[in-house]
Amino acid sequence: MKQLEMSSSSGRVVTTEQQAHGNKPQGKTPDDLADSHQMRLKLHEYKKDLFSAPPNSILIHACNTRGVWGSGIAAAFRQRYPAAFQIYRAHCLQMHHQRNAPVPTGTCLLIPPCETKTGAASHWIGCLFTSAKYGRAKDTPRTILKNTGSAVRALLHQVQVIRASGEVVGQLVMCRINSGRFGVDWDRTVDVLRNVDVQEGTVSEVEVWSMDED
Ligand SMILES: Nc1ncnc2c1ncn2[C@@H]1O[C@H](COP(=O)(O)OP(=O)(O)OC[C@H]2O[C@H](OP(=O)(O)O)[C@H](O)[C@@H]2O)[C@@H](O)[C@H]1O
Repeated sequence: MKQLEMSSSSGRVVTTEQQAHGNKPQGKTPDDLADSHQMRLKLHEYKKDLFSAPPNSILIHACNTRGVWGSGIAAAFRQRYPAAFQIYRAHCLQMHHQRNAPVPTGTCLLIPPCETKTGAASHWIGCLFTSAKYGRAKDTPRTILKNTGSAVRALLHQVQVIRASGEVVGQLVMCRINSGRFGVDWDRTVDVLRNVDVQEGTVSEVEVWSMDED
Protein backbone atom coordinates (compact mmCIF):
# COMPACT_ATOMS: atom_id res chain seq x y z
CA MET A 1 0.00 0.00 0.00
CA LYS A 2 1.20 3.49 -0.77
CA GLN A 3 2.54 5.20 2.33
CA LEU A 4 1.18 8.70 2.54
CA GLU A 5 2.23 10.76 5.51
CA MET A 6 -0.67 12.40 7.23
CA SER A 7 -1.23 14.00 10.62
CA SER A 8 -3.51 12.38 13.16
CA SER A 9 -5.61 14.46 15.53
CA SER A 10 -2.83 14.22 18.13
CA GLY A 11 -0.45 15.80 15.66
CA ARG A 12 1.70 12.68 15.41
CA VAL A 13 2.64 11.72 11.91
CA VAL A 14 1.33 8.29 11.00
CA THR A 15 1.16 6.38 7.78
CA THR A 16 -1.91 5.13 6.00
CA GLU A 17 -0.45 1.64 6.38
CA GLN A 18 -0.46 1.92 10.18
CA GLN A 19 -4.02 3.17 10.05
CA ALA A 20 -5.11 0.32 7.82
CA HIS A 21 -3.69 -2.20 10.28
CA GLY A 22 -5.07 -0.49 13.35
CA ASN A 23 -1.56 0.11 14.62
CA LYS A 24 -1.87 3.28 16.71
CA PRO A 25 1.29 3.93 18.71
CA GLN A 26 0.78 6.30 21.65
CA GLY A 27 3.96 8.38 21.65
CA LYS A 28 7.16 8.95 19.73
CA THR A 29 9.56 6.05 19.87
CA PRO A 30 13.36 6.60 19.56
CA ASP A 31 13.05 5.35 15.98
CA ASP A 32 10.37 7.96 15.25
CA LEU A 33 12.59 10.72 16.66
CA ALA A 34 15.55 9.55 14.61
CA ASP A 35 13.31 9.38 11.55
CA SER A 36 11.96 12.90 12.01
CA HIS A 37 15.53 14.21 11.82
CA GLN A 38 16.33 12.19 8.71
CA MET A 39 17.08 14.45 5.75
CA ARG A 40 15.25 13.62 2.53
CA LEU A 41 16.10 14.26 -1.09
CA LYS A 42 14.96 17.68 -2.35
CA LEU A 43 13.48 18.00 -5.83
CA HIS A 44 13.33 21.23 -7.82
CA GLU A 45 11.25 21.13 -11.01
CA TYR A 46 11.89 23.33 -14.05
CA LYS A 47 10.46 23.57 -17.53
CA LYS A 48 13.74 23.12 -19.40
CA ASP A 49 15.32 20.86 -21.98
CA LEU A 50 17.31 18.18 -20.15
CA PHE A 51 19.95 18.08 -22.87
CA SER A 52 20.78 21.77 -22.39
CA ALA A 53 22.13 21.16 -18.88
CA PRO A 54 25.62 22.59 -18.22
CA PRO A 55 28.76 20.52 -18.91
CA ASN A 56 29.50 17.83 -16.32
CA SER A 57 25.88 17.63 -15.19
CA ILE A 58 24.53 14.13 -14.65
CA LEU A 59 21.52 13.51 -16.89
CA ILE A 60 19.34 10.88 -15.24
CA HIS A 61 16.82 8.63 -16.95
CA ALA A 62 15.05 5.33 -16.32
CA CYS A 63 16.22 2.24 -18.18
CA ASN A 64 15.40 -1.41 -18.71
CA THR A 65 18.08 -4.04 -18.05
CA ARG A 66 17.92 -5.44 -21.62
CA GLY A 67 20.39 -3.10 -23.24
CA VAL A 68 17.74 -1.21 -25.24
CA TRP A 69 17.34 2.53 -25.47
CA GLY A 70 14.53 2.08 -27.93
CA SER A 71 12.07 4.94 -27.65
CA GLY A 72 11.09 8.07 -25.75
CA ILE A 73 13.91 9.97 -24.13
CA ALA A 74 16.10 6.85 -24.18
CA ALA A 75 16.16 6.97 -27.97
CA ALA A 76 17.16 10.64 -27.81
CA PHE A 77 20.01 9.65 -25.46
CA ARG A 78 21.13 6.95 -27.88
CA GLN A 79 21.25 9.41 -30.73
CA ARG A 80 23.13 12.12 -28.83
CA TYR A 81 25.44 9.86 -26.81
CA PRO A 82 26.28 6.82 -28.99
CA ALA A 83 29.46 6.02 -27.03
CA ALA A 84 27.54 6.09 -23.74
CA PHE A 85 24.92 3.81 -25.31
CA GLN A 86 27.65 1.26 -26.09
CA ILE A 87 28.76 1.34 -22.44
CA TYR A 88 25.17 0.84 -21.25
CA ARG A 89 24.71 -1.99 -23.75
CA ALA A 90 27.94 -3.72 -22.73
CA HIS A 91 26.93 -3.42 -19.08
CA CYS A 92 23.63 -5.18 -19.83
CA LEU A 93 24.78 -7.76 -22.34
CA GLN A 94 28.46 -8.44 -21.58
CA MET A 95 29.07 -7.56 -17.92
CA HIS A 96 25.79 -9.30 -17.14
CA HIS A 97 24.01 -12.18 -18.76
CA GLN A 98 20.43 -11.72 -19.94
CA ARG A 99 19.23 -15.16 -18.96
CA ASN A 100 21.46 -16.26 -16.10
CA ALA A 101 22.56 -13.07 -14.40
CA PRO A 102 20.80 -9.96 -15.71
CA VAL A 103 21.54 -6.50 -14.34
CA PRO A 104 19.72 -6.34 -11.01
CA THR A 105 16.85 -3.87 -10.99
CA GLY A 106 17.11 -1.13 -8.38
CA THR A 107 20.72 -0.47 -9.35
CA CYS A 108 22.32 2.31 -11.34
CA LEU A 109 24.97 2.70 -14.01
CA LEU A 110 26.79 6.03 -13.98
CA ILE A 111 28.55 6.69 -17.29
CA PRO A 112 31.25 9.39 -17.38
CA PRO A 113 31.38 11.88 -20.29
CA CYS A 114 32.77 9.76 -23.13
CA GLU A 115 31.64 11.19 -26.48
CA THR A 116 34.47 12.00 -28.86
CA LYS A 117 32.52 13.63 -31.69
CA THR A 118 33.24 17.34 -32.11
CA GLY A 119 30.59 19.40 -30.37
CA ALA A 120 29.28 16.52 -28.25
CA ALA A 121 28.14 17.58 -24.80
CA SER A 122 30.24 16.43 -21.85
CA HIS A 123 27.48 15.03 -19.70
CA TRP A 124 27.54 12.16 -17.27
CA ILE A 125 24.60 9.82 -17.78
CA GLY A 126 22.86 8.18 -14.84
CA CYS A 127 20.91 5.08 -15.86
CA LEU A 128 18.41 3.98 -13.24
CA PHE A 129 17.38 0.37 -13.74
CA THR A 130 13.75 0.75 -12.67
CA SER A 131 12.27 -2.08 -14.78
CA ALA A 132 13.77 -5.37 -15.91
CA LYS A 133 12.03 -5.42 -19.27
CA TYR A 134 10.34 -2.84 -21.47
CA GLY A 135 7.30 -2.51 -23.70
CA ARG A 136 4.42 -4.76 -22.72
CA ALA A 137 6.72 -6.85 -20.51
CA LYS A 138 7.72 -3.90 -18.33
CA ASP A 139 7.45 -4.31 -14.56
CA THR A 140 4.33 -3.19 -12.71
CA PRO A 141 4.17 0.40 -11.43
CA ARG A 142 4.54 -0.89 -7.88
CA THR A 143 7.77 -2.74 -8.75
CA ILE A 144 9.09 0.16 -10.82
CA LEU A 145 8.55 2.50 -7.87
CA LYS A 146 10.31 0.14 -5.48
CA ASN A 147 13.23 -0.16 -7.90
CA THR A 148 13.32 3.62 -8.28
CA GLY A 149 14.02 4.24 -4.59
CA SER A 150 16.90 1.74 -4.53
CA ALA A 151 18.35 2.93 -7.83
CA VAL A 152 18.38 6.57 -6.73
CA ARG A 153 20.07 5.67 -3.44
CA ALA A 154 22.69 3.75 -5.43
CA LEU A 155 23.21 6.73 -7.71
CA LEU A 156 23.65 9.19 -4.83
CA HIS A 157 26.21 6.86 -3.27
CA GLN A 158 28.15 6.55 -6.53
CA VAL A 159 28.21 10.32 -7.01
CA GLN A 160 29.53 10.74 -3.49
CA VAL A 161 32.32 8.23 -4.07
CA ILE A 162 33.29 9.82 -7.39
CA ARG A 163 33.33 13.34 -5.96
CA ALA A 164 35.45 12.13 -3.06
CA SER A 165 37.97 10.85 -5.59
CA GLY A 166 38.35 14.39 -6.94
CA GLU A 167 36.44 13.98 -10.22
CA VAL A 168 34.34 16.88 -11.42
CA VAL A 169 30.68 15.92 -11.27
CA GLY A 170 28.13 18.69 -11.66
CA GLN A 171 24.49 18.92 -10.70
CA LEU A 172 22.02 16.05 -10.95
CA VAL A 173 19.36 16.70 -13.59
CA MET A 174 16.56 14.19 -14.11
CA CYS A 175 13.76 13.84 -16.62
CA ARG A 176 10.32 12.80 -15.41
CA ILE A 177 11.47 9.23 -15.08
CA ASN A 178 8.96 6.38 -15.42
CA SER A 179 6.20 8.75 -16.55
CA GLY A 180 6.22 7.90 -20.27
CA ARG A 181 6.85 4.42 -21.66
CA PHE A 182 7.02 2.91 -18.18
CA GLY A 183 3.51 4.21 -17.49
CA VAL A 184 3.85 5.36 -13.88
CA ASP A 185 2.14 8.59 -12.81
CA TRP A 186 4.82 11.22 -12.25
CA ASP A 187 3.28 12.14 -8.87
CA ARG A 188 3.87 8.61 -7.62
CA THR A 189 7.53 8.75 -8.61
CA VAL A 190 7.82 12.16 -6.91
CA ASP A 191 6.52 10.61 -3.67
CA VAL A 192 9.25 7.98 -3.83
CA LEU A 193 11.99 10.45 -4.70
CA ARG A 194 11.03 12.82 -1.88
CA ASN A 195 11.32 9.93 0.55
CA VAL A 196 14.87 8.97 -0.37
CA ASP A 197 16.99 9.48 2.73
CA VAL A 198 20.20 11.49 2.36
CA GLN A 199 23.07 12.17 4.71
CA GLU A 200 24.23 15.62 5.71
CA GLY A 201 27.14 16.83 3.60
CA THR A 202 26.30 14.48 0.72
CA VAL A 203 24.30 14.96 -2.46
CA SER A 204 20.83 16.00 -1.34
CA GLU A 205 19.23 17.79 -4.28
CA VAL A 206 18.07 16.79 -7.74
CA GLU A 207 16.69 19.08 -10.43
CA VAL A 208 13.91 17.77 -12.68
CA TRP A 209 13.99 19.30 -16.14
CA SER A 210 11.03 18.55 -18.34
CA MET A 211 9.27 20.13 -21.30
CA ASP A 212 6.05 18.19 -20.56
CA GLU A 213 2.82 20.11 -20.24
CA ASP A 214 1.48 19.68 -16.69
N1 LIG B 1 12.87 13.04 -27.14
C1 LIG B 1 12.61 13.48 -25.90
N2 LIG B 1 13.24 14.59 -25.44
C2 LIG B 1 13.00 15.04 -24.20
N3 LIG B 1 12.14 14.46 -23.33
C3 LIG B 1 11.49 13.37 -23.76
C4 LIG B 1 11.68 12.83 -25.05
N4 LIG B 1 10.89 11.72 -25.18
C5 LIG B 1 10.25 11.58 -24.02
N5 LIG B 1 10.59 12.58 -23.15
C6 LIG B 1 10.14 12.75 -21.77
O1 LIG B 1 10.91 11.88 -20.93
C7 LIG B 1 10.14 11.47 -19.81
C8 LIG B 1 10.27 9.97 -19.64
O2 LIG B 1 9.45 9.29 -20.61
P1 LIG B 1 9.98 8.03 -21.46
O3 LIG B 1 8.82 7.42 -22.12
O4 LIG B 1 11.10 8.44 -22.35
O5 LIG B 1 10.64 7.09 -20.34
P2 LIG B 1 10.15 6.23 -19.09
O6 LIG B 1 11.09 6.57 -18.00
O7 LIG B 1 8.69 6.28 -18.82
O8 LIG B 1 10.42 4.75 -19.62
C9 LIG B 1 11.74 4.30 -19.87
C10 LIG B 1 11.74 3.25 -20.94
O9 LIG B 1 11.42 3.90 -22.16
C11 LIG B 1 12.20 3.35 -23.21
O10 LIG B 1 11.50 2.20 -23.55
P3 LIG B 1 11.73 1.27 -24.78
O11 LIG B 1 13.12 0.83 -24.70
O12 LIG B 1 11.43 1.93 -26.06
O13 LIG B 1 10.67 0.25 -24.54
C12 LIG B 1 13.51 3.11 -22.51
O14 LIG B 1 14.33 2.22 -23.21
C13 LIG B 1 13.11 2.62 -21.17
O15 LIG B 1 13.05 1.22 -21.17
C14 LIG B 1 8.71 11.97 -20.04
O16 LIG B 1 8.54 13.14 -19.26
C15 LIG B 1 8.70 12.27 -21.54
O17 LIG B 1 7.79 13.29 -21.87
